[in-house]
Amino acid sequence: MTGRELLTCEGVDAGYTKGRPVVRAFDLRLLAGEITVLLGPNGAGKTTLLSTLAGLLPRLGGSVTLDGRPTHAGRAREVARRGLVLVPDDRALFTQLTVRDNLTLARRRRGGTLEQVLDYFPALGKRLKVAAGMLSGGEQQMLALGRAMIQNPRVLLIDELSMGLAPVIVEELLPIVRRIAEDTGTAVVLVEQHVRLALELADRAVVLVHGDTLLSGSAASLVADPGLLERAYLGEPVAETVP
Ligand SMILES: Nc1ncnc2c1ncn2[C@@H]1O[C@H](COP(=O)(O)OP(=O)(O)OP(=O)(O)O)[C@@H](O)[C@H]1O
Repeated sequence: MTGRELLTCEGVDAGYTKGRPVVRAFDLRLLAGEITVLLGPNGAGKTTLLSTLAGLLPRLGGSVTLDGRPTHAGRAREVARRGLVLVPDDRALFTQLTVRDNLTLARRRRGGTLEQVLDYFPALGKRLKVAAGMLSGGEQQMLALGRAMIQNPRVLLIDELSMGLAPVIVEELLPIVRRIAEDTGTAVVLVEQHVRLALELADRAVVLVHGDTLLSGSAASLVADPGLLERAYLGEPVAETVP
């Protein structure tokens, strides 16, 4: 289910103060069913960028098009209604509510079903009556992803899926993200610190350093030339676009 361009960013500036963008001139073209991993050192601007795309921060410049139609800056509800869903790094669960309630509250008209979510995350099936705050870190991340899934996203932005999780759990969760993208045609932007795992999973990669895109290209070319990624992380000059 790939092909259609679902998210286009052109010259996006993101940040907290007008005239002082933290991320500058960000470009992205994201196709249905495709996963782009957004890499970069701490403080590069990855969370700021995702929050801006989700409309939680006012965009400071540039344009964002969602499934062919422009989005208005800073309109989180409108963007969510049109199918762009953010899984934030703190997961933002209702910790006092049960797993079932977290999922059903997120569900919207023409959204997914509980059964569809449990098909991807069967472990949640045994925990439906448990308060979200009592789940393990891995289960909480499954719930956060499940809550995004039940909204039937066209574009899914996942910030630091692996935050606080053991690598073995991350290795379990990442292939599920791939399956979701392939089965449903959802386009995914994934911020991930486990660079190797993320590159193995993703189709494309973008490296942000101090708010500038230093490198973008196919994940396969970055896997094939690890030195390229290292030089970009260190802020050394590299060809900005690789095949
Ligand atoms: N609420 C805020 N107000 C002002 N500046 C902020 C705010 N949040 C983050 N910043 C600044 O924006 C820059 C980018 O931060 P951001 O959290 O987007 O980076 P990141 O790439 O997601 O980092 P990490 O990998 O550590 O999560 C940093 O210089 C940070 O200090």
